[in-house]
Amino acid sequence: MIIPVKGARQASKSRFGPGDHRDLALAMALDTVAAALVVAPVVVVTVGGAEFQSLGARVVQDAGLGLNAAIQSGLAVVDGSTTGTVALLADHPALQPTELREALAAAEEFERSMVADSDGSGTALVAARAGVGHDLAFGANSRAAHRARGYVELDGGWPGLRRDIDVPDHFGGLNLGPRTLEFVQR
Ligand SMILES: Nc1nc2c(ncn2[C@@H]2O[C@H](COP(=O)(O)OP(=O)(O)OP(=O)(O)O)[C@@H](O)[C@H]2O)c(=O)[nH]1
Ligand SMILES: C=C(OP(=O)(O)O)C(=O)O
Repeated sequence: MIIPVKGARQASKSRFGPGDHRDLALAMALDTVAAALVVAPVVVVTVGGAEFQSLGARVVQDAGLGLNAAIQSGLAVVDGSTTGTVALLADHPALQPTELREALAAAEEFERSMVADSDGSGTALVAARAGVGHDLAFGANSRAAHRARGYVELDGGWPGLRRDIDVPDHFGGLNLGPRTLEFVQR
């Protein structure tokens, strides 16, 4: 599974308002990666990334060409010919291994599939079957863009998987990972 994480110098979370949100962005990414590692091997594409290596992820350096290019560079180091490939965004710190397992099992039915985010316009995860390539469109309105590119929507509940944290209000009612929870409780 490929998880792109903006490097510490780039991490913004600008929708949280003024201030430095880099530590929060890192806490959320570490929680997302830790939950994903329970289910499958993870390649993190970022700048630096020793923290992710310590968790057990493989790290690929981000060449600075944007989100979709970062995910592609992660896909380039995994063999997608015998097992399917998955890309998951890193701001999903309430992700539960059980829901990720369910989503990956559901994805096996389709050549390309996706999980929309809880706001309804974005994408939490895309998956492609073994031997099937991706046509990535993460960014504004990525849900519609991925659908147009043949990604079939998976319809499980999966609140932790779907919830990308863009603003502080998004933390409410979630079973957050420990690093993010510590942050929120400060
Ligand atoms: N490696 C890598 N990851 C990225 C890049 N852009 C976004 N991401 C990751 O993709 C996820 C979604 O990012 P966004 O919500 O678009 O950006 P953000 O900085 O987290 O938040 P905003 O400033 O509010 O847009 C986050 O986990 C980011 O770390 C990129 O260029 N490279
Ligand atoms: C980049 C995306 O996420 P966000 O909504 O967090 O910007 C996306 O959903 O494609």
